[in-house]
Amino acid sequence: MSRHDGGVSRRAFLGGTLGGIAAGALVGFVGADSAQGSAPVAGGTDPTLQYPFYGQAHPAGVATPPQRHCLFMTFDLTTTDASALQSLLARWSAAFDVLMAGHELGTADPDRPHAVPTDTGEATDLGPNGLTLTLGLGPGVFDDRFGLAARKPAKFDHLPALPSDQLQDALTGGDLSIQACADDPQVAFHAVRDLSRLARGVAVTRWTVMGFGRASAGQGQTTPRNLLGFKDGTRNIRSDADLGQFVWHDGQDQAWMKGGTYQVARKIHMHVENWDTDRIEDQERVFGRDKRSGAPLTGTGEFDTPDFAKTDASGARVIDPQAHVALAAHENNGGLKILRRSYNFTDGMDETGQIDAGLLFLAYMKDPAQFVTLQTRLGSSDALNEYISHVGSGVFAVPPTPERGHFIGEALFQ
Ligand SMILES: C=CC1=C(C)c2cc3[nH]c(cc4nc(cc5[nH]c(cc1n2)c(C)c5CCC(=O)O)C(CCC(=O)O)=C4C)c(C)c3C=C
Ligand SMILES: [Fe+2]
Repeated sequence: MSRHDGGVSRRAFLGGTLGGIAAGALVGFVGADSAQGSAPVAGGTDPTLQYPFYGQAHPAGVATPPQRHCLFMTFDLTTTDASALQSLLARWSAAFDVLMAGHELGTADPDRPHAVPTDTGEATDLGPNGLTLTLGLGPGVFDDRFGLAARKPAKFDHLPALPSDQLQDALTGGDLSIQACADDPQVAFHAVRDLSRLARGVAVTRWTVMGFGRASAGQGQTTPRNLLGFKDGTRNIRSDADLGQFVWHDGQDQAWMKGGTYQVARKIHMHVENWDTDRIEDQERVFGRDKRSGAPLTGTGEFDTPDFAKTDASGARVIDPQAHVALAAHENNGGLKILRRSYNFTDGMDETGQIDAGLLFLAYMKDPAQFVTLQTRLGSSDALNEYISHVGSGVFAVPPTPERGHFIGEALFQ
């Protein structure tokens, strides 16, 4: 018996049929013209802000101005069946399109009283809120389980052990990652929750971080602050030229990655109680920047270019050579840049009663070696190391966005 009249259910398209069919069948639901909101920039308060999924030059959630919240989740595949992986990627692709448009996945309120809702319902009526969904494939996808070893990009592998690493196994690795960012945390949560439901029997959650308060800036955005109180993202990549040079994969070596990128995720714990007892002069030395204005210690304005050679009356460098920005700056790393897209996080209190909080460091680059080079340097000598511990880690290949009717990573299986 029907409890409603009219209305079209999207459930049938997401119910677990072969994913390729599911992806194609969704055409027409969201509409090919699910246009990108123009005026508002993510990180604002417009619930109708919507980004398109299909047919974009690059995956959403990378150069997209960072939204206010981010739920990052990694998964381990429990199947060794390549067609089951293919089907999951197809189901997720179709679902990405529906969720980013702000729709339910199927229905939260089925017509038939004995039917189980296909959407969990907590984002109904909230709007898309600038939701972007970004899928990553871990190096394990290219091991001997799925017959994809020949498709593994030469530059792509598990990250090596890096200086100062304190990684926990339970917070490290993963075959797949989903980065769900939105200006409403409930929209991001809902997306990951319902995507996890679609993965049942194929993949299980490995580690997850709920990020709040963006700690990076994109085009058109003011610079936010991290949980140590400093402006974070001042010298982030913003221009299309830098994105082309440092972030987007050119398809050489593996054509299926053209237009995609690599994602590095680090869960970085901050020892905030120690930091909070440090005097301001030292806090500013650690970063090489003024806490209130964000200006480099050699300048007066936030966007002034740091002068790493400048010395004071005693001959000492004004910006400590071991300051975070001195070690990370492109001027001191052969021109190397990465796109940072980090978020603050808290897990409440730890077992000793201290605040458990830090930075969900997310970064994008065309070669994971860019991160390895920077973190090798930072992990060895960064003055910030006294106040942080890298406890979680993952590296993922982010394939380009498919055209409508296709799914993420489809080229891998051809
Ligand atoms: C390996 C790369 C990086 C890690 C890991 C990292 C951790 C980390 N960073 C901050 C806070 C700030 N970082 C800032 C600048 C900055 N950081 C990196 C790289 C990593 N940071 C780069 C490449 C840069 C740009 C350097 C430059 O060109 O000057 C800043 C300054 C403001 C800014 O430009 O964004 C802050 C503040 C924390 C707290 C942290 C780990 C918890
Ligand atoms: Fe940094």
